[in-house]
Amino acid sequence: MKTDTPILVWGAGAMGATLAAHFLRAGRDVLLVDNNVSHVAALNENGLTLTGPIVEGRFRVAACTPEALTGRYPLILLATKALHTRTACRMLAEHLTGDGVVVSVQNGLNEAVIAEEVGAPRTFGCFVNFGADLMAPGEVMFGGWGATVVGEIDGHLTDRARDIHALFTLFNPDAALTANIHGYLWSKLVYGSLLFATALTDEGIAGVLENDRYRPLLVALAREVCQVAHAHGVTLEGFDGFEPDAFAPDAPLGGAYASLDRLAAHNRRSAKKHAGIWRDLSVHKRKTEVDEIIAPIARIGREHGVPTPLTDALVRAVHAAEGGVPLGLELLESVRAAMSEGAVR
Ligand SMILES: NC(=O)C1=CN([C@@H]2O[C@H](COP(=O)(O)OP(=O)(O)OC[C@H]3O[C@@H](n4cnc5c(N)ncnc54)[C@H](OP(=O)(O)O)[C@@H]3O)[C@@H](O)[C@H]2O)C=CC1
Ligand SMILES: CC(C)(CO)C(=O)C(=O)O
Repeated sequence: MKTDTPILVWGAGAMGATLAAHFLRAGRDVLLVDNNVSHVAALNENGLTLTGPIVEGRFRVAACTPEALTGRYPLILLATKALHTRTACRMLAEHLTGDGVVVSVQNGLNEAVIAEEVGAPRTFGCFVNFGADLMAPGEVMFGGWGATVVGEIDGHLTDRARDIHALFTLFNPDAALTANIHGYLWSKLVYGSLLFATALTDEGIAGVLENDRYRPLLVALAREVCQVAHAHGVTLEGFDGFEPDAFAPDAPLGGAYASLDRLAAHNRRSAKKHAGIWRDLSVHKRKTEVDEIIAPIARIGREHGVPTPLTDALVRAVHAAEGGVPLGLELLESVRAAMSEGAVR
């Protein structure tokens, strides 16, 4: 892949726009595609404004809606929410070259859906843990760094993987290339289950991770998701304070709490204080990605005979919040109630 290969960013929200700004700054040719008409208009009229502690600036960008897009592109970064992955893939397929590739810059197991839509050879994996929020049309707050890892979904270290890795180092010089992208994506599911739990309250990510009353629940939830991952044959990977071994069923509780401390410290360093899920529930009052990110953990658990009572309770609580039940510790308490006596020692 040449360095003048144009990059199509499909979904120009928090993640897509943050990456686009860095690629533009590095001199790359980027086109943003988004179905939010007012956001597209603002991007074209005023440029992309990045705020926050890391980059303050305005970037001249070209943006369009999917309907206005013409042409075919060899590299598409897909950065919609997971609940829009399939729809977006059906829209972008006609714009992807035959030997092109879609890189999922998302949370969840989107690669399976993308592969169904555009074929496994045109699907590439990516794990992102930096924090950003779309604040207003044309304006994104880039709140904090986080691990960035890319890799082929079959684990091969191809020339294409090296090229995409080189591209991502333009955003984060510490971006890594892995032969185990599924390990990272599943580790984000474990951490993601904790993020969904924090989003049931208004306390912020770090506040909940540090809350002694809820730590036993968070550890039990993380252990549950880790068990599903192991049963599914996934080797989990550590990142940004998340240590998979600390959440093994018989690992000492102290190690799990130390990992929660590191995750909380990581989030305290970021200007993004709440998970994207919290913004969906509290700010946008819209459906979250729970059915695409958390519910599949329980389904895969059932396939392997691993019970997931806490994951199930988490899905129910998020559905309740989506249905209008106010956020608060009472909602998190409903998940805690699903813990069995002595679940975490
Ligand atoms: N924000 C963060 O800090 C992090 C997010 N993630 C993950 O990254 C992914 C993207 O999240 P984020 O950037 O926050 O989401 P945003 O909502 O900020 O951005 C997604 C954008 O995609 C647009 N969109 C939706 N459907 C389509 C479509 N079919 N075609 C084109 N554009 C579409 C949305 O428009 P509209 O709103 O009108 O639907 C929105 O502007 C998610 O999976 C998230 O979990 C991962 C790590 C951190
Ligand atoms: C909190 C964050 C940025 C991960 O650190 C995230 O993944 C989200 O908001 O969904």
